[in-house]
Amino acid sequence: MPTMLEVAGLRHDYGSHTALAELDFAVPARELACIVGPSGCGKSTLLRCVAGLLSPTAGTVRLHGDLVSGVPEDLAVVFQDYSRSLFPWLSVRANVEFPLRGRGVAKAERRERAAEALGWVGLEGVGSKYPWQLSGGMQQRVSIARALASRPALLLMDEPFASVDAQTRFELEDLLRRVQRERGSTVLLVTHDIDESVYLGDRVLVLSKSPASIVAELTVDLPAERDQITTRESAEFVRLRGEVARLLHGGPTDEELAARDLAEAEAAEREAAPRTSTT
Ligand SMILES: Nc1ncnc2c1ncn2[C@@H]1O[C@H](COP(=O)(O)OP(=O)(O)OP(=O)(O)O)[C@@H](O)[C@H]1O
Repeated sequence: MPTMLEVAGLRHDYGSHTALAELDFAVPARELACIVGPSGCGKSTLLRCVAGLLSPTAGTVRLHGDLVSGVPEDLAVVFQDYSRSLFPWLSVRANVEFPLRGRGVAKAERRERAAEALGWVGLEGVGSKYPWQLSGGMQQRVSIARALASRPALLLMDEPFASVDAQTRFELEDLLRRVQRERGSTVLLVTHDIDESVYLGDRVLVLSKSPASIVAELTVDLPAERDQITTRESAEFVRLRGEVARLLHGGPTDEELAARDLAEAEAAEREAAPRTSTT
């Protein structure tokens, strides 16, 4: 797959405080990459640099090869706080159409694309309602539809499910994976939830404490079709969430545990071997 997002040597300083230190990573087209990191490590700073809202102190961000130096037209963002990102005085349909209107898309096409995007997230028939008439989970689905209606090259998601209850969160996670795969979208999603990063991601990028650097990039070798119960019970899921937790909280990594197991096995073997007499 061609590279959709390339971050090279990215550093961001707020005055004398370094928030991001030399970040390098790439996201191929059609991948759902999750970034997980401890609180305050620099996740929002990273997203703002990728979205062109903050200029890097050093390094570059490229979207499909083009240097990002302002907010790219073909980038959409979904934030945690849906109640502040949707306009309460506009209908659901008008909210979804809003960015398209700003880009000069003709009315008939706006209508068609909004209806299509609402269909992708299972909200056919609610276009004439207002956001405040919908549940929190449904409002966040409207935000996702609005982001997808503009057919972005890259969808950035900043803790998108952190403000909904656990049951709704599971539903939204499944919805995101389904829509991302059906639409072939490229997604970079930031979360502080280890389980969510493993459940959703094709890959998990683990950030260090502030100043943020990438401590590991883990490929999530789980089946593409995931299920909230069986996937979370699977041995690979449990192994990966343990690995991410150790990387975040400073315990031994899988490699260190394997080296420790090997050393213990070798010691046991030496112990069990028949001793040769030296006298
Ligand atoms: N505008 C700013 N001026 C100065 N320092 C800032 C500014 N914004 C963030 N910081 C600092 O930069 C570091 C990274 O902040 P950032 O908000 O990017 O982290 P985060 O991982 O998104 O945090 P959280 O987990 O709380 O969402 C923190 O130490 C923060 O205090």
